Amino acid sequence: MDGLEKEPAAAQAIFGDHLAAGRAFTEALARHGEELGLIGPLELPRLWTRHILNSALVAPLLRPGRVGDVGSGAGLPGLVLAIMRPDVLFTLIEPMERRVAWLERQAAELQLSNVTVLRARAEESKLFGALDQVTARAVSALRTLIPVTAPLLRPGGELVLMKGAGVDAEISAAQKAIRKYRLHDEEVLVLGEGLVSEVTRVFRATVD
Ligand SMILES: C[S@@+](CC[C@H](N)C(=O)[O-])C[C@H]1O[C@@H](n2cnc3c(N)ncnc32)[C@H](O)[C@@H]1O
Repeated sequence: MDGLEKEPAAAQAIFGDHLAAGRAFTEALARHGEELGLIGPLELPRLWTRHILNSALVAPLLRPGRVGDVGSGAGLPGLVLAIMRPDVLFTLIEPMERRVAWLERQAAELQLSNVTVLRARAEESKLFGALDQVTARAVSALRTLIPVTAPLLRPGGELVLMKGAGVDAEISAAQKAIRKYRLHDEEVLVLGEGLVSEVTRVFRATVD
C-alpha cells in the first residue's frame, strides 16, 4: 500500500500469533482511514509505529474480564487490543455514527467475537460500575478524562489511560479529580523501551 510505513521488526514480537490480524487491520486502516476521517493525511508513514504498535503494547496490562475503550475512534487502542486479547471482552464506546460503523465493520471482518460497539458518550453509556478496566487514547487531558472514565469502573477496577510525554503535568492538573474519584496506586508506565522507536506511556490507577 502506497505511503504506508513498512512493518517494523518489533511487530512480530509484540503481536506474536496475532500478527496476521494486526496486519489486516493496519492495511484496512491505511486503505480507508483518511477517506473516513479516522486518521490524518500525515499518519500513513507512521501508522505502525505511532498508532498500531503504540496501542498493542498495552495488551499485557489487561486482565481477563470486561474492558471498555472510551472514544475508540479508528479502533485505537480498542480493536488492536481485541485482536491481541481474545480472553478479554471489549466494549468500544464511541458517539460518532461514522466511526461506530467502521468499528462494527472491522470487528465483523476480523471475526472478533469479543467486541461490542456501543454508540454513546461514556457519560451516557449506562455502564456505570460495570467494567473491570477502562482504556482511552487521545480523548482528553486527565483532568477531564478521569471524571468520564472512572465512574464506569467497578470497585477495585482500573484505569489504563494512554498518554503522551506531558503526562506528569496532566497528573498535577488532575489532583482534584484523582481525589474526587478516589483513585489510588496511580503510576505512569513506560512500555516498549528498547523495542520500538516511540514508547507508550500509560497512566494507571485503581478506584476504591
Ligand atoms: C481524537 S479521537 C481519538 C480516537 C482514538 N482513541 C485514537 O487514539 O485514534 C477522540 C475520540 O473520542 C471520542 N469521544 C470524545 N468524547 C467522548 C466521550 N465523552 N465518550 C466517548 N467517546 C468520546 C470522539 O468521538 C473521537 O472518536
